[in-house]
Amino acid sequence: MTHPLPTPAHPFKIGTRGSPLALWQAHEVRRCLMEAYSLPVEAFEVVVIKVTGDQIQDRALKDIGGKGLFTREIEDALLAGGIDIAVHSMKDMPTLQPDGLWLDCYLPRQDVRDGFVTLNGGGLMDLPQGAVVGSSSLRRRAQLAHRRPDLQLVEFRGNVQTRMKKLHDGVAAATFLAMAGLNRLGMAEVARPVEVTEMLPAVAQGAIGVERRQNDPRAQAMLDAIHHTPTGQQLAAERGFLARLDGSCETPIAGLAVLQGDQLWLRGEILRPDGSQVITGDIRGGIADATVLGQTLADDLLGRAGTGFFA
Ligand SMILES: NCc1[nH]cc(CCC(=O)O)c1CC(=O)O
Repeated sequence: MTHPLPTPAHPFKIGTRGSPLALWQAHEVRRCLMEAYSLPVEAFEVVVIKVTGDQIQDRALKDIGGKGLFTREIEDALLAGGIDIAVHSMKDMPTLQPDGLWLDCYLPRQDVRDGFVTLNGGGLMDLPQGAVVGSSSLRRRAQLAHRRPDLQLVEFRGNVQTRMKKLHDGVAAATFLAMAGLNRLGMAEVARPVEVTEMLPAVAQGAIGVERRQNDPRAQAMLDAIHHTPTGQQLAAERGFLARLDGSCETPIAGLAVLQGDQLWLRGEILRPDGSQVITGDIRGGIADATVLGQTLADDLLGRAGTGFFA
């Protein structure tokens, strides 16, 4: 590396939200960097940034500012130089980053599946008629309404611990949590993994991304050493798909890319929020065209949906 490595006197500052999951992810990035550059833990400082979204638990995400809500304040700290890099769950990231920031470093992706969480360990089809399920995810709500229109949905926010408490308090009989997050927290046993053929996950689910300033060559060199190229290729396709849809409609979206040699297979899905209609499509192509593949699939779904779908 041609740039001076961080030292305990001049530590590399890793910015993150303060939830247990976010902290785990920041520590994982730190571990990868320590290993890549044989650095001691003291050469890093994990900087916790309070974000507004974490303080608001009682309203749906889409009503309080959407995806950017959890990331904007961290990105402001990055732009201001208070931190050197920012660690994110890629699922929560908008497809466009603010001017001056770059998001092109991903750790190896983990379990992409959703987990179905009940206190008795049952599956979705075991829920009694009319049972209450907690979820604030537009996608999961729509997918659930499609499969089980009889169920009642209630908003459910907060971190894993908060949501488990709500189940114990009887607020709902079941909820969904991403297996990746549960695995990271050592809590996978509370959930039954839902296969992706039954419930297509959110774009970028299970992937951790690291953002940096565009004009910071040292951060770039540090992150180049830990970037996982196959995950980057999968996410290019999925985020290409999402970018095209985000710009043109506000509807529940799911998407998953899988690598097969130098080929990418991408499945995408858009739903009406009440689950009354689902449009699914697949596309296959070379990894060099990942972003275009995603855009092409999005255009295909949009064309098949027609204007009535979004009414
Ligand atoms: N929207 C919150 C969020 N963002 C990322 C994860 C899980 C970890 C991941 O997908 O990488 C979660 C919680 C959940 O959906 O259960």
